[in-house]
Amino acid sequence: MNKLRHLFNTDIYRWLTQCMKRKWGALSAIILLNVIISLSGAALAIVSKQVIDHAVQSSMRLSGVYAIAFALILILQLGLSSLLTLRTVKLREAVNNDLQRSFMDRLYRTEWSAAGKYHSGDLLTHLTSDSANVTDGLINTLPNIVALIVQFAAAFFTLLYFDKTLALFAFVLGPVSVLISWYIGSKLKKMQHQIQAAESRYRSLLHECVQNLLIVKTFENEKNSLEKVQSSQQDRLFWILKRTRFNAAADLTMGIGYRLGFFLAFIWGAFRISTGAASFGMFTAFLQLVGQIQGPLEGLARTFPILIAMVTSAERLIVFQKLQPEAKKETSPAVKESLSELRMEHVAYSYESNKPILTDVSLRIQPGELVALIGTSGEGKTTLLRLLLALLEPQSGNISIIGKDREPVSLSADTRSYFSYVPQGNTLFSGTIADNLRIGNPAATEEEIHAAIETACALSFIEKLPYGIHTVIGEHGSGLSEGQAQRIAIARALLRPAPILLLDEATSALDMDTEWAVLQNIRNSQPPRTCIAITHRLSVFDVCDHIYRLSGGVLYQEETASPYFQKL
Ligand SMILES: Nc1ncnc2c1ncn2[C@@H]1O[C@H](COP(=O)(O)OP(=O)(O)OP(=O)(O)O)[C@@H](O)[C@H]1O
Repeated sequence: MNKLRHLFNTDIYRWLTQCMKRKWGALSAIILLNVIISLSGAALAIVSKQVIDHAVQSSMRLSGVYAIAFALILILQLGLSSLLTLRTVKLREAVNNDLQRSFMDRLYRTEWSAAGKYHSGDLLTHLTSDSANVTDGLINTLPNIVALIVQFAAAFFTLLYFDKTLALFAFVLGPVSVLISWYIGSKLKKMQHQIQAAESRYRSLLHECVQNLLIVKTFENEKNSLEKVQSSQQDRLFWILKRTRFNAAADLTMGIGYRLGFFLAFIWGAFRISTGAASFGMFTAFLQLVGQIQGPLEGLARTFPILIAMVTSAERLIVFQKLQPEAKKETSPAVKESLSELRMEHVAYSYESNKPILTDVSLRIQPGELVALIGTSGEGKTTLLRLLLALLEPQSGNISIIGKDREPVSLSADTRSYFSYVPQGNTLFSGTIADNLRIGNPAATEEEIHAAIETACALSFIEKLPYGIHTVIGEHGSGLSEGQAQRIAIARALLRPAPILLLDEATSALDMDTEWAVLQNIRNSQPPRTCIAITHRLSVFDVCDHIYRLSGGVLYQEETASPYFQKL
């Protein structure tokens, strides 16, 4: 019962119906084409009987007319099959693209911490393999099932007209086949979940190996890495072979049954000819019809694994869709123009319940201030920026932006528009430097781009590049030095029309003079920007208005004359 409820999980069918929204017309056309092609099979059997029977009776003219009809049906079948292929590919791509776009949209709208629990390889498996399984099930298999049922019914009724005994035999064969297929399907479903999980593990590993190519090579870790790939391949292969063996055994059992059925029908037909109860034409038609009854039954059994893969993948995609979306609160756009303070009050946050990271963080920053945030590694500086960006939500305390009207606005995904962020590490996309800069502001003018790269001290090296800002850079800014990539990332953030700039060790690869110059430029930029810069460098402190040190989950304001700095 539980199994049945699982296979008939209404959530899945509601979700699948949603996937086909506004595409039912196209799917119906495909089903109709499939049905016509199926019916033409029965028509072909009837016409072939007439061709042979009239030929045996030497009535060549009539036999010729039926032969032409026979040829026309064949041509029609060919034409409709081509049309069907075209329509199917078009609809399959449309559904797959919609599924992938909606997955990406969901990924962007899901809470960052929830989506972050998925490995990027697993997310890619959801995007590619799971989407493809769902699309295949919907576009190829559903019309196929309708067509097979129609083909079975048409062949059955034609056979009933020609030979009641055999039709009855086929009638019994149908439900028996469906029951066997159902049993096979319920077993397959469990295996399919394991296969998709193994597929995800495998893709995640490949993804990491490719991404960390440099580490693998420089640590001479190729052998170890290949062994890991091989072990993951074996894990995946184990499940694939298990499913294949099961399918092959099921195919073999059903195949033997069907072939035995065909053989018996053949003998029965021959016997009917010998007793004069059937003509040669009828014998030919009869054999075709037996094939057309068995074909759909075998076909239905084969579509079961595809349907199971569709349901399994749909379940995986639904689990992802049920992740907590980000809470969006409407804020008044006027606040953005009239920012008067950024305030954190007794903020506490921990990723895991027994491991507090921030325990009591309070901070007030006025517009235009440049604030340095320091602290030993792992204290929670990046976590603090993530809280400001509302990627994480404080477990207690409050973070707000205060407008000129003194009305505080609590942080949410909506207030992210107040911030511009330069994260740690290389976060450039492949494409031109200009493409990367325009991520900060797609509508930025040439003058604005020029001003941003000048502020980020990137003008001098960009001017020396063969195509300036139109120079193409590779993945993660390959082709640029780390310090150059950092300056482009800063310029990208400066282009974003947001009043608060968050720099997470964004100048760590720059020499001291350039770092100092970049921060000084930011400080002098117009309109003035509020800036929080995480840094480990003493040299930049004299550019900053305030220095805050994070220690033991608490934020302390520091003076450069304090004992902390004397020790450095
Ligand atoms: N996604 C996460 N899940 C669980 N723990 C995390 C996560 N991200 C960070 N942490 C933990 O939170 C603590 C603070 O990390 P965070 O990156 O904020 O430190 P940090 O001060 O910026 O360090 P660094 O100076 O090295 O960049 C660390 O102990 C880290 O292990």
